[in-house]
Amino acid sequence: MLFHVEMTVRLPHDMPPAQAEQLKAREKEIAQGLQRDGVWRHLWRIAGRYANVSIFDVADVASLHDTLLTLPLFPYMDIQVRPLCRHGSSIHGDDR
Ligand SMILES: O=C(O)C[C@H]1C=CC(=O)O1
Repeated sequence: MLFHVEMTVRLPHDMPPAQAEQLKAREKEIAQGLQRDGVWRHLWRIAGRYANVSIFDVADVASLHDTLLTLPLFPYMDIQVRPLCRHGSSIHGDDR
């Protein structure tokens, strides 16, 4: 099942820079692992914002939630989720 996920990162202004860098490095590791596993299908930066638009491919809503919970930045993100299904006019036979 595909989901459009928009994440906006809001780190506290008083977070020590070293802690922020550690969180971001760990987040990158996990994000890249999920991409290699085919779960995090797309990851795009929203230009001019500390935010991304992503496509996740997971079994169901609970799996998406569990996956998002594993992200080190989860406590510092506003996350919007939109479930997706194929558009009737899409020329793609699969879920690309
Ligand atoms: O930078 C972000 O948008 C937040 C998050 C998503 C992937 C990653 O490495 O960090």
